[in-house]
Amino acid sequence: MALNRPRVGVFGGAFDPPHNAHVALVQAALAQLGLAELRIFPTGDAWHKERALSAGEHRLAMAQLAFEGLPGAVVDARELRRAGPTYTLDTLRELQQERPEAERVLIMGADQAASLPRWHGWREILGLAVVAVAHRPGATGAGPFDPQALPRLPPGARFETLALAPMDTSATEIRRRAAQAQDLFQLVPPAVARYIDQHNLYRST
Ligand SMILES: Nc1ncnc2c1ncn2[C@@H]1O[C@H](COP(=O)(O)OP(=O)(O)OP(=O)(O)O)[C@@H](O)[C@H]1O
Ligand SMILES: O=C(O)c1ccc[n+]([C@@H]2O[C@H](COP(=O)([O-])O)[C@@H](O)[C@H]2O)c1
Repeated sequence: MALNRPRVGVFGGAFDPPHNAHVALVQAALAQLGLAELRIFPTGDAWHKERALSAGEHRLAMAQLAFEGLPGAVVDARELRRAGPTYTLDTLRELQQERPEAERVLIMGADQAASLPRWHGWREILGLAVVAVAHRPGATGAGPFDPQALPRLPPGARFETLALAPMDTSATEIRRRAAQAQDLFQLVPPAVARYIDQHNLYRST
């Protein structure tokens, strides 16, 4: 029965570095989506990003510092260990095999939701997970994300809205500030700011 299926949240990102909007998004998901657990996946080989990411060990360590204090949130390193380009479809298939009784809820900001048709196997992804979308300023113009605007949306695709106060924080801006030796404490959790400092990350953009 679909109604009683436990829900597992799936939230992936480069987390280069994880920042306060990511934490707010995870808190909102835990509060609103009725999840049994929320698994957080630092991306391995981000085939879709032009820029090379920082070393996986740093992004994993920062994700653990950012999220692991939140009850129900678990950082899962499998995408970092997997060879080849990171495809969310592979992760969802693995999770389905591991917990066939559960419903997967794929959580993302509106910028990623609008680019879903460029994801590997996106129509299959929509058969394996409900997609919960949080507003991200600037991502979809003035209005909220509208799934009906996606071309060739498969029948049966399910979307939910995740209420999140608008935050214009981005990892790009944080890397830029770090390169200029500016303070990061308003933008990332304190432990992440200390980690960036101790490991001399983002000294150049
Ligand atoms: N300010 C934000 N509001 C809502 N969602 C966000 C925000 N920042 C990031 N996200 C979401 O978090 C997920 C992971 O994002 P990611 O790690 O790439 O951070 P980013 O800030 O977008 O990074 P970059 O600036 O390097 O592209 C994506 O689903 C993205 O949409
Ligand atoms: O599977 C894909 O083809 C795919 C394409 C674009 C993004 N994603 C995933 O979406 C998540 C957020 O991506 P990003 O670029 O905002 O860090 C992250 O887990 C990526 O691996 C996945």
